[in-house]
Amino acid sequence: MRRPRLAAAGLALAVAAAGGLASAARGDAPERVSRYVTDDRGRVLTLHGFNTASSAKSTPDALPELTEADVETEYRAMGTNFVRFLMQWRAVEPSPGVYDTKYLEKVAERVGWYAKRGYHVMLDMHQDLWGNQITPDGRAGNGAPGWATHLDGLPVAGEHDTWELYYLDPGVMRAFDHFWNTTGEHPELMDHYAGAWRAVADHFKNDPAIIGYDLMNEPWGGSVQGAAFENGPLAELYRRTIAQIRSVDQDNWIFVEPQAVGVNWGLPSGLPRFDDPRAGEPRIGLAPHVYPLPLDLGEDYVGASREWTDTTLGWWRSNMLRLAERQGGPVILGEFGLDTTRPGATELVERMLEMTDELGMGRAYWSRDPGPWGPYDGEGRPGPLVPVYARPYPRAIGGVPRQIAYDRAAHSLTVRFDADGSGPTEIYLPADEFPRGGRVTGALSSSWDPDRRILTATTAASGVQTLTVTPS
Ligand SMILES: CN(C)c1ccc(C(=O)NC[C@H]2N[C@H](CO)[C@@H](O)[C@@H]2O)cc1
Repeated sequence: MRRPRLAAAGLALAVAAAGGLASAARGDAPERVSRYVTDDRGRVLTLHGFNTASSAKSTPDALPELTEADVETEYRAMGTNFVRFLMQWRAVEPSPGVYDTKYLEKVAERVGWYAKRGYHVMLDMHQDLWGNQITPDGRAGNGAPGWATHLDGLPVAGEHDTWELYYLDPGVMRAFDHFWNTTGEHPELMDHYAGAWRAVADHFKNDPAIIGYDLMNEPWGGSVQGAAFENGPLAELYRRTIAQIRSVDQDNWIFVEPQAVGVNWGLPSGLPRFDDPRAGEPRIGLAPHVYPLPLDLGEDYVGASREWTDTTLGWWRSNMLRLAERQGGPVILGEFGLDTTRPGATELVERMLEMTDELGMGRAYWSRDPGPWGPYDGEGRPGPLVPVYARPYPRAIGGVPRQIAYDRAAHSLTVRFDADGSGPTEIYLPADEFPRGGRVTGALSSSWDPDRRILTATTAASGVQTLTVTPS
């Protein structure tokens, strides 16, 4: 649904321009990330997948409307290997200090559907607008349980033209101000949230499909915003939650998100660096989102708004690389997406896939749900996203990547890396462009699995290796 033009659009763009110019002027950012999520052999993973699924926000059981057949369909059509799996605090901790093991077991069952197909799973404790009890009909927000929702009788609109305006309603602001202890009246809530994550981590710590935990979706500071929020209550929540998770799970990655407002558009984040109390290398990563403001305000990725969008993507790239350098961890682009039926939409998706390949970032498209944003419509028919997302990529790389580049016109994928002996490199090749698999140069040997559509290339165990894959 196209968003109505907001009168504040000009102000928002002015803010973005000012912020973006400031961030662009802040000196050079690194060219790509310096750390990666690896598999159990130590190979670097390229994480390519979807958010599954927005439906979990509103289902009574807080589980996505998803079948194992849906996972099979997704793999067969696009060869994805990653999922940002939405969970809800309301289901994890239905009453204070009581954790619903049956819910976690149902989540684990779905994780198993992905695990059978070689997927890697990041669990997302998802919220939007705090929780479903901000309105009597339960249809606006999602995430937080009712017992943690304190509106103090302040008003929340029955509905808004654009959903994000609920964040500014007095009742929603108050609920967040209580959570962040800005009011000083509910110091217990952040500890409950951290405790819920401990219960999740304790349940999944030995599940080999889980690669990590995304601590909070698109944090909103209520009446505390910007660097004061990110360095203040948000950092405090993350520190408490990291400590709780590490008390039961020493090994899974923990991902933190900057605040959504402004940063989703490409503006800089003030999020500080987080220490990891685990023994050995720290495993704290970033999971930012990107939603270019021109597109968020209803423009299409064409003409002047395409140029504006590309400019803001340049800001996002520099700012997120700086944040990753500060944190010293990997980056998974946790969300990006748009109405794929709009002019220029599939080119934007292609641009995001090229950029995350170039920067060494994972990516999860928003979202797997049926509809114009997703890969399939309400009747399960594939839309324009499927052929774009069915993209050749190195699922696992036998060394530290230096370049991942797909030239769609030439049907040629280049993967250059510093080999480290961690194992062969596995490359997914989609059927449309590689009907009979691929031919690879730069490998000592290779094999083709037509069922999983994976080309496995063995190289020397050290030195810079360059694999070039073209259709057989
Ligand atoms: C004012 N605030 C706090 C705000 C505004 C806008 C978004 C947003 O568009 N987010 C992009 C997408 N992410 C969520 C799911 O995480 C989707 O519902 C949004 O489309 C978020 C927060």
